[in-house]
Amino acid sequence: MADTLAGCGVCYRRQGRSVLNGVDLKLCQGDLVSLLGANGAGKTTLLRLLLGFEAPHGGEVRLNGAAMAGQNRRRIARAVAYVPQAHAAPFPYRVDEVVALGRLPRSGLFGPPSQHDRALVAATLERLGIAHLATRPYTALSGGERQLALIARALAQEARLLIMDEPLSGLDYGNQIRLLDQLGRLAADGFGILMTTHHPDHAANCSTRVAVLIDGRIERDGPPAEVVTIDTIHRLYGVRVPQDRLRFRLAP
Ligand SMILES: Nc1ncnc2c1ncn2[C@@H]1O[C@H](COP(=O)(O)OP(=O)(O)OP(=O)(O)O)[C@@H](O)[C@H]1O
Repeated sequence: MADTLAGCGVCYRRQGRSVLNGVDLKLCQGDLVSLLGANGAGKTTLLRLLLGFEAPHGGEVRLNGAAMAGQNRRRIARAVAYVPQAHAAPFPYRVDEVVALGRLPRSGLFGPPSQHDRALVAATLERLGIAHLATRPYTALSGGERQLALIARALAQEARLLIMDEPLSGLDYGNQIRLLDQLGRLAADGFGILMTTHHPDHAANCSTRVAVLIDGRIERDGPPAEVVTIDTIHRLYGVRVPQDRLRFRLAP
């Protein structure tokens, strides 16, 4: 059965202030959903609720049709993986060791990785084109390489739904494009990806859907060509961008 994750009327407050006010958002396998929202709109908060890291104050998060609240943490991790931004790790673990951490919800905390775990880690690094980095210290990688290693860790978890908080942040243009291509391939292979981004152009070019978070609600959710418009960008960021800049055309 295909995995699905859904926020249904999700509400969340911080210090008495409403951050999310009835968010409806669904992620299915094969989706590549870009979540747009201004700074402070509540994107990270929403991701944390969808991951079950915190409980909503109203509404609910449903995983495969059942309320996530009360579901076993390891069971959730087998369906949904979090890919954080690529920060430096405090210890210089090897890349294959970092990726092997993704096996914990499957194999448990105790004992070394099994032969199956090691084979899966190697295959995952191969799939993402970073097999040559396997024995390098994670701390010695570039930002783009680190982001790929963290995606590899999520894939090693064998979850089919991936939640990514600003995966393009801090990457140079080439790595942004490479990463977006990789995410597109993963979605085509049946992974469901929800990512936040501050780049409407990337959202427009690579996503199967774009969702727009404004005033604590998903104000638009649909195909990029319908959602990423001058009006949406004005609503989101308070700027009017000329039409010709919105088509994201590049000179040959
Ligand atoms: N630890 C915290 N304590 C108090 N308020 C917080 C905390 N984290 C976030 N907030 C507030 O909650 C609101 C939503 O924050 P959130 O980080 O979810 O927004 P965001 O859309 O991810 O922002 P950005 O694009 O700037 O990363 C903001 O007003 C923020 O100031």
